[in-house]
Amino acid sequence: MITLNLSSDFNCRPNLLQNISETDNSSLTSPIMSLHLFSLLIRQNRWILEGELCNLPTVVWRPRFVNYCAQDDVMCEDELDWDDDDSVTGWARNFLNESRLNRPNFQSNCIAAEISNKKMGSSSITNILPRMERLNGPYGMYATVYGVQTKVIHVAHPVPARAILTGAGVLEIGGTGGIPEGSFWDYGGFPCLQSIGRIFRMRMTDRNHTDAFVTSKKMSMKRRMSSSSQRMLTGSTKYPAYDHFKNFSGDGVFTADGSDWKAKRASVIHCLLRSANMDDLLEIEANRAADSFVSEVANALEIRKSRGKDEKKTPVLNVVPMLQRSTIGLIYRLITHNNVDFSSATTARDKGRDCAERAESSSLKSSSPRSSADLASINLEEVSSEYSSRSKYSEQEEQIKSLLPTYLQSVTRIRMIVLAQSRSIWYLLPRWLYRAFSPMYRDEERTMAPIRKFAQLACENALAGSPLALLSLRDSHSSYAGGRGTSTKVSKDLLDEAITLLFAGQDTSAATLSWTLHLLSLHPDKQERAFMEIRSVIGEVKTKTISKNMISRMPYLDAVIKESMRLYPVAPFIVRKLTTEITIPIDEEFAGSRKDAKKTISMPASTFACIWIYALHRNIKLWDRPDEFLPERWIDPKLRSRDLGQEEYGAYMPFAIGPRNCLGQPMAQVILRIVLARILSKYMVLDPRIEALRKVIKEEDKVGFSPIGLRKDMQAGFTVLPSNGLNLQLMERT
Ligand code: HEM
Repeated sequence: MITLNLSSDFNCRPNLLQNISETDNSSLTSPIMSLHLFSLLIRQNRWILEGELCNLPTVVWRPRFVNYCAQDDVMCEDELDWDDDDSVTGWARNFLNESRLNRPNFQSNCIAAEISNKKMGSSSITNILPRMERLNGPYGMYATVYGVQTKVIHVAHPVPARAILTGAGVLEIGGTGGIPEGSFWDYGGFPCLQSIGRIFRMRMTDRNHTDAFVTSKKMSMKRRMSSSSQRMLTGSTKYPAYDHFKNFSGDGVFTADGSDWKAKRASVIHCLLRSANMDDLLEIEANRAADSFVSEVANALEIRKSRGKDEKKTPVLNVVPMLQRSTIGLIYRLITHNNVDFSSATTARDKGRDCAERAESSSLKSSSPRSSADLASINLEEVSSEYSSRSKYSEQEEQIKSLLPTYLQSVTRIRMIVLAQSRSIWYLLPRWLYRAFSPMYRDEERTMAPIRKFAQLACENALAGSPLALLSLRDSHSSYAGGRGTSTKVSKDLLDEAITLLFAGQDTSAATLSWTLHLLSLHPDKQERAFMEIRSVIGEVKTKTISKNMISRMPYLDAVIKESMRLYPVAPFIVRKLTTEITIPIDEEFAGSRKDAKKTISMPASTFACIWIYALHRNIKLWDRPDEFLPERWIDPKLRSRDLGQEEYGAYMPFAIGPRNCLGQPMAQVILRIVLARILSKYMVLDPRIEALRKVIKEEDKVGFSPIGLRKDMQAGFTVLPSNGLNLQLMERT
């Protein structure tokens, strides 16, 4: 039996693990908290009776009340006034003084600063790595006990990660020896299953699988797995680990489960990725997104000029909202074929213009993706009815454009609310209690209103032949049930899918581009190399459209994006619930030379597994110089050979792996490369803090100076953006 010291943080199993716990300032006085405490105690004792949780060091991790509304709002600019030289110099002096405290270890100090616990929200993400290293369980895993029902395993190693995400090893049990046609693997796009099956001598029992698919009454028949082979093939499920997303993305493909998910995923892949001319559209729209970014910059400069700012100085601009506007335009047009330009520049120009005139010009002048690509698949009646209702369309376009700023603020915020919810006491309680009593729920509802409205307009505006219109015709997306926020025209399923796709396509791309620009601005030499490569492929013309063929000839640009996604995977962790017990061999290093050492480790069914993609990507055992931004590691054979992570399947997974990996990955790969190449060919991006530091820095400091200390903290949401935006100088290339 164990003793809990209630006056301190929860620590348990002192025989098993180092003294580790999360500390926070929340009190334990509320009745709900006491209940929780009680449940923890029961659970705690049960663990002892049951024995070790999968031989892992076990920690009781107290859920936090997270202040998700912290000042940490990405739409805000830093408080620093970049036009005021004194304030900038003051910041630089302060930064240096703080960093100098521990000289001569200036560099390591900077690294420590990056993973420090400065902000409560981001600490949960940035602090996980050192915690895992300290615990050093088998494969660097450790277990957590949340409450009566919940046990959690934290994973930052490819072996358990791929076992959990892909159900690898299944072939040995099923003995099918190949990928069954139409199975999960078909949809997951999961390669080399066989070799992985061979690598793990893994036992997966079918025990408890039904338990894992226990569903709500409403969906039970739909969700239940349709065949036993499918059950066997799934080592894990999102249900119910993603239930706190349900208010946001409903039953869209991201949150759906079982056969409902399977049907939806197949439909989305069919309508989105395999729709006619998607390849051409992607190229066109990625270039348009880059054009939109350029016009955002021009617009910001114009505004600055009109405010009488010093024209000689290169202005500092927060590029995050600009990238968000560019990427939402891209994904919106791709899924609706509705030709709306969301950049702030056009919105400003549009103001004051007559609505009818705007309707005329947008329909006639536009290089609508639909006109360039999809006309063949649309019948003439539809085309003429579309043109006769031109003014109606433009009204809706107007509506959606004016909703855009609120929509972007809301999606940025909902990321934080959803994460905060999963780390709060509400996560452990029934959903009805959360809905009835939580102020967080009311906030969530307020935040969701513009998101639902935006998605609904997208569904209504979707032109025939577009992915959303095609989806609306499919059985998988025709349910009108539970219609909060839905119109009579738009099914609940379609609305959920539109919310999912708009978010998944926009937020992740904008965040990845932001992190990449951030890293390049801190490493001008690497930026220059990327620029030279782009220039050599596209030639001198700066605004030239960039094609897929061109980016395939840019290996360094490819390496830059891979490296940026390694350091800042925008989904820093993902969660699954194990549907079966999974057993993997214990790594030799952990087992040591003890004769009685166990040879395997079992992760029991029903356990929640938190796969830390962020920590996997920076695991010192997998990556040489893991915290450094080294795009060269992906192309230089010498550097490559030092990274075990490049060989090991599951060590690098910015898009996740397995049947529930990112279905938009092929699109994202093209979007990121084209937009980035276009931006870098037009601008040199500089972090203004470097110049400010250069002015005050002393010679002796330069020796140990590392840009790592200037890296931005991560704003904690279920996806991560640079906190407080990203202020950069964009100097036009000559
Ligand atoms: C840089 C770009 C992107 C990154 C890094 C990314 C990353 C991811 C990750 C890690 C997951 C797994 C999430 C989880 O299991 O919790 C995921 C799922 C998903 N992504 Fe992406 N994504 C990106 C772009 C896109 C795009 C452009 C789309 C589509 C328009 C998209 C649609 C989806 C969908 C629908 C899922 C859920 C799939 C399922 O559960 O079956 N993503 N993405």
